[in-house]
Amino acid sequence: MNLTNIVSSVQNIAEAIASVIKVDVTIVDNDLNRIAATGRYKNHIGEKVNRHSVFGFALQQGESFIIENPRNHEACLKCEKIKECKEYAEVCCPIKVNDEIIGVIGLIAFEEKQREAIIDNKVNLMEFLNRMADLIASKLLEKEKTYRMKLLARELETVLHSVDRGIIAVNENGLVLHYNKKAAQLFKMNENEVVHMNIKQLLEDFDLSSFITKNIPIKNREFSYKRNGYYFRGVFDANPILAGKKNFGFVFTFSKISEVLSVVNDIATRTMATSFDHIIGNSGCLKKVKYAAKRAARSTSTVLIQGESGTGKELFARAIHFYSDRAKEPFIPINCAAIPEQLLESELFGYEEGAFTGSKKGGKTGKFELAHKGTLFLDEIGDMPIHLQTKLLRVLQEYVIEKVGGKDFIPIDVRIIAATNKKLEEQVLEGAFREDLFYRLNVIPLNIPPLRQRREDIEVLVEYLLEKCNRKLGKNILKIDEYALKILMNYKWPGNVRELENTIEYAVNMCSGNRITPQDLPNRLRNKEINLKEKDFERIVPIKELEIKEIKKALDYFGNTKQAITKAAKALGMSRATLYRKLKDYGIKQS
Ligand SMILES: Nc1ncnc2c1ncn2[C@@H]1O[C@H](COP(=O)(O)OP(=O)(O)OP(=O)(O)O)[C@@H](O)[C@H]1O
Repeated sequence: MNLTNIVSSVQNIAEAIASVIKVDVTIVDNDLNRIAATGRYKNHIGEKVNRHSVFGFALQQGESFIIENPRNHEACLKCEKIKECKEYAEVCCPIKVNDEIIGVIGLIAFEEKQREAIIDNKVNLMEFLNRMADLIASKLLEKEKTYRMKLLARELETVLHSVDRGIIAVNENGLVLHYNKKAAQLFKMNENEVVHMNIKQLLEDFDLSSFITKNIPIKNREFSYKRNGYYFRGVFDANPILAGKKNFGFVFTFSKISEVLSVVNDIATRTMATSFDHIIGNSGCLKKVKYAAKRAARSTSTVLIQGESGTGKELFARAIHFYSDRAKEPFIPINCAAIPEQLLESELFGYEEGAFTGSKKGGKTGKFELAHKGTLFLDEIGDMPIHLQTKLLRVLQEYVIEKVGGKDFIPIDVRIIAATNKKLEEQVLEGAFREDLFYRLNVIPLNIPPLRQRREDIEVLVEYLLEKCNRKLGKNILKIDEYALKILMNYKWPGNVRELENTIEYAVNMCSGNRITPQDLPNRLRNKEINLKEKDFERIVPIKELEIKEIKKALDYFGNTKQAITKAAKALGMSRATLYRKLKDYGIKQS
């Protein structure tokens, strides 16, 4: 606290005192600078008073006192100017703010008459001076308070403008009180326009009056904004400005949906990014699909991934997205089979506020819009109802979407990857899937082979999944023993890699040592092996039965293509013609 901040007020007070008491007045600050003075010392304003003067003494004492006998009073004894001193009397009164001494008021008598006046009115004079000291202190406090208020306002203004969301505060009638630069940018307005606005002009569908009485905050409400050909979709929060129980308005914070999504996507991309290196397997057939998928990633054409459940269709879709130019944009998956038919349409296309009873206030953004500039993964496309297939076909042809209950077409730039574990061609023949849509989706077809047709991948997958499970469960299982691996190699894996993944997780949980043994595997796998062994040792098996078993095993292993028949025949040690004959004789059907 510094008296120099209120110099002119202090000088006014000094002159007022001098005119009432008729003696000279000097006021010093706590650094002994003469801040104000009247009479003989007026020309010395701004100079320093000596440290051992009565002012220095008063600053140390912190109490008021009167010197009736200058030069003999203890306050004068150390004064450097004691010899030149012409004073008849002196009164000192410290100025205090919250117990801190910030200066001293001094009255100086240069004549006997003035001295007598001081001594005669001692008590009243001290009272008067103390009040003057309080007056100076309160002036200083007031000045400090105003300064702090200004600083606070500047700080809040800086905070307001530094926030990366649009902020608008309105009164209880919706009139704009404050706003930040981001808000003006967001709504493409200049400052004059914003200050004269009512929130209704920005949020047409929002009824402020119904919220004013409720005093509850509003969270993540969607809205759309249109003005002079400028359009965006956004979300806002609104918090009531409460003083006691009364609501004086709301503070709105706005963001564009695209900005919110890009933040979410940034985080998701960092944690969920999938590369082709995450697709494990060295079999020729898997390598082939990986190669085709990498090429597909370089294009924006629609991809249709077919394969049994758990073969890694979604993994492939993610790898394609993150290998493409769209890697930094969102990857939005939606499972068409998991969402009830009535909801699927609004999940995909979104809806406008009031589109149907029970619809969310502010409407809803659909997956197509969320995936803008990125990739939309339509899983289980075979389960999409026919009327939505028609709508999807229109999107793929025109690249615009229409929200449920909406009036406008919203342009979208989305790459579609669809997947199914159903035989889509058969569905087309049965009339359950639109032929034209099938061809639109099937621009780049990818077929992921089931695990039983690429058993050579099992060993590397087990190693990879073991490591993954160790990390997940905080374990340190080093490997799988030879016999347990044999059991895994012989199993049919109807659930493909997902089933293998679950099996390894089960085994890691069961394993008490540092290697997985057959005992750690689920019963369904072990029983098969035991049954097999028992059968092998308990009875003599007819050659025909053995032949049928081995032929079926070979077909399962190599698949049912022409090449596979050649490979199976070679593995069985017979010609292709013999194999075909045996298939016919034993009535074995290729799957
Ligand atoms: N080649 C692979 N390498 C590593 N992990 C794989 C591989 N294939 C599949 N997985 C894993 O198996 C699990 C199932 O894969 P994903 O969900 O991609 O299969 P899907 O074919 O889409 O299944 P569904 O048809 O049931 O949706 C996932 O955890 C995935 O990471």
